[in-house]
Amino acid sequence: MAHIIDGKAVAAQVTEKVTEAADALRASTGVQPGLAVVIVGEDPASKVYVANKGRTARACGFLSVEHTLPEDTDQAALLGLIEELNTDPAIHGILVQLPLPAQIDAGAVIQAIAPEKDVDGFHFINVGKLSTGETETAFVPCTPAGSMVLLQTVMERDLSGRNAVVIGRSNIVGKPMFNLLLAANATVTVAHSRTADLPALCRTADIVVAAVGRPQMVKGDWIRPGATVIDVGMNRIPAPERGEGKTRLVGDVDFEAAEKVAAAITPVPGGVGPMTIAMLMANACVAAHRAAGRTPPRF
Ligand SMILES: NC(=O)C1=CN([C@@H]2O[C@H](COP(=O)(O)OP(=O)(O)OC[C@H]3O[C@@H](n4cnc5c(N)ncnc54)[C@H](OP(=O)(O)O)[C@@H]3O)[C@@H](O)[C@H]2O)C=CC1
Ligand SMILES: Nc1nc(=O)c2c([nH]1)NC[C@@H]1CN(c3ccc(C(=O)N[C@@H](CCC(=O)O)C(=O)O)cc3)C=[N+]21
Repeated sequence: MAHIIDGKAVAAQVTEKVTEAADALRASTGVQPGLAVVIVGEDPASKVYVANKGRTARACGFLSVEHTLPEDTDQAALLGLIEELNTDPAIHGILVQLPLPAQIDAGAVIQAIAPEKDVDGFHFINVGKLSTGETETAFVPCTPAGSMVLLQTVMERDLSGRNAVVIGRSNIVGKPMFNLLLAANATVTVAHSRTADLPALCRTADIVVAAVGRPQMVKGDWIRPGATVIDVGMNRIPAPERGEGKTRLVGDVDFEAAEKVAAAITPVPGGVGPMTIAMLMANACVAAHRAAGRTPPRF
């Protein structure tokens, strides 16, 4: 039976530290960290995440601003809002909820965010800093950053020489996760939809990070006994046992089976999801420190 990594508890520790740092910053400089979240359209799942982010930001003592734009918003209008937020001295972090509707060029929108306010860590400047090892000044994407913190709760800082397999190569999760594991001296393989014999590859891994977007795809017999499993997946599947039309949230890993084999595993919900929000708060707090000319704390 694996140790179940409690993402909610670790996230609460991070947000507590962020709250203290935000209080101290405000007391010494008058600067209150400000986070703006922009959402285009009415996707209900996105709205839940955005509401969670707003609630946590307020609990940390931040100014939290939400901009909900209509589904048919055009590129120019969104870029206009970003320009306003870029120059607004009360805002230190900007997050544009992805995915964006098809009429909008998401890449152009991300590159329009001022790198020093890019708390998602998606701007080329921050991507480049992470991949070249400038981690002191980079904003690291929140989901991989949170996944690393969870890994370190069970493997301490001893990832050195371990074999890690990251399933998924997105710019948001898979690639930054690769960079973070590599920087921690793991030997990292990134798998994707064209990978040959993924089950066999996974069995070589001391650490499996699943970021695929396919419910319960990673089976128990893909996991090497004693491995650590980080399940990034967030999939809503029908749950008729909970009543007609009900759904439940599952990861990319068959938790029931993997939990019998792994040494440690993150649950869904209650694993990587809460950590993503906590790391967003940490990044926004760091951005506010820099804007106020103060050395940011480490979270
Ligand atoms: N916890 C959190 O806070 C967050 C959770 N998520 C969740 O993480 C998951 C991944 O998100 P994201 O990275 O944005 O997703 P993407 O859809 O951008 O990327 C998915 C990746 O998985 C690969 N893939 C798809 N099918 C297979 C397969 N059968 N075998 C092997 N690899 C496969 C794709 O390969 P290819 O490149 O070849 O197409 C791609 O690289 C989703 O469930 C998402 O909801 C995402 C962000 C935050
Ligand atoms: N620019 C941008 N940045 C993101 O970081 C970003 C994004 N766009 N688009 C969508 C994905 C997804 N994401 C999640 C954050 C928190 C939970 C979360 O808190 N999950 C809870 C449960 C939520 C529930 O019950 O629905 C948990 O796992 O315990 C989930 C998913 C951030 N994303």
